[in-house]
Amino acid sequence: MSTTTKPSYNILNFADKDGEFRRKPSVFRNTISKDPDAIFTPEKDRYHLYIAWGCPWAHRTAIVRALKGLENIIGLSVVDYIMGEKGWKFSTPEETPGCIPDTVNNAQFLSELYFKANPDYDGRYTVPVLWDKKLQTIVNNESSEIIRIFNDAFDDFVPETKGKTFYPKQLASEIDKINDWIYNKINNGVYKCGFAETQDAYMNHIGPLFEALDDVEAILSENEFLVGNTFTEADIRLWTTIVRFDPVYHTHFKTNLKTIKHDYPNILRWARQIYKIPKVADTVNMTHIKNGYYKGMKKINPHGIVPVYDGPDLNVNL
Ligand SMILES: N[C@@H](CCC(=O)N[C@@H](CS)C(=O)NCC(=O)O)C(=O)O
Repeated sequence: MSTTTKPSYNILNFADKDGEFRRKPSVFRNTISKDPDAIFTPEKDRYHLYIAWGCPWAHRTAIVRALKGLENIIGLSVVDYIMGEKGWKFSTPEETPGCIPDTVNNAQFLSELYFKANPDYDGRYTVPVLWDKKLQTIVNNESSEIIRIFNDAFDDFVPETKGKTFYPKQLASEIDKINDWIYNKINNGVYKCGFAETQDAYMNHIGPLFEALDDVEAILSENEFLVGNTFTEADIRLWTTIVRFDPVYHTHFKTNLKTIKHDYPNILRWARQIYKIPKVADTVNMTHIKNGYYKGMKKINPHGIVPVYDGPDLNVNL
């Protein structure tokens, strides 16, 4: 069935005809709530998260799952770091250390989940995916929404983290505001540079990217964290991009005007501080990150050679 179904687009192509990369909106956008008429309600062991360690969007969900102590509430599968012609594929940890096969759907490829959820699906087969084992469908495949779900939906099952929030009400509008420009210019900005297929498309986004990084540097020179001197989802969302910046984006995506290590001391301090938060370091798999980009994106790096540098050491005492 699903593994032989072909999408209407070339899976390994990212840019549009004009050379610009435009990310398609995620399709599955449900939430999980205690509302009496909600379809998806909070339950222990009902939901399963599919990620790639290399993916910055999926990485956000892995961090919030860990920080909210949801490891025994929501299961985890990790795809292989190489995304091939059939999309993300599952491997055993013996084949590729760090992978966790799909014991829920026994899928070989992530695409199978998308077709199970919707046989007519013709979008991209992206991670992360939050799967409902009960209704056999995808709840949500948008990282920014999955982290909001994890932030409070399962609080009744984990008393130790109940009420711990990365989206405090009093900071919500400020968080939304900063997320918006950081997403457009930095999180997605690196992809707009890296997936560009014309010089113009690349030039359109490289300036705004570094202006935004300069703005972040200025904020962090006066504040411990991005918003309200509190560790929030805005930090988590930016952090997964920063961790990849020097070892991957600077080289692979040609975002090489500056580096975090040499040009952004406050971003580096902040990145190290977050790395030190218990459980965060366990979510960083630099082998998957580097291989995923350098070996997985042959269009950009045809020989699949992986540069040696792992980025600045984040594991330092501050
Ligand atoms: N908007 C999505 C983006 C997720 C996304 O693009 N994931 C990439 C990996 S970094 C992916 O799975 N790409 C596969 C594809 O586009 O075919 C989110 O934030 O959850």
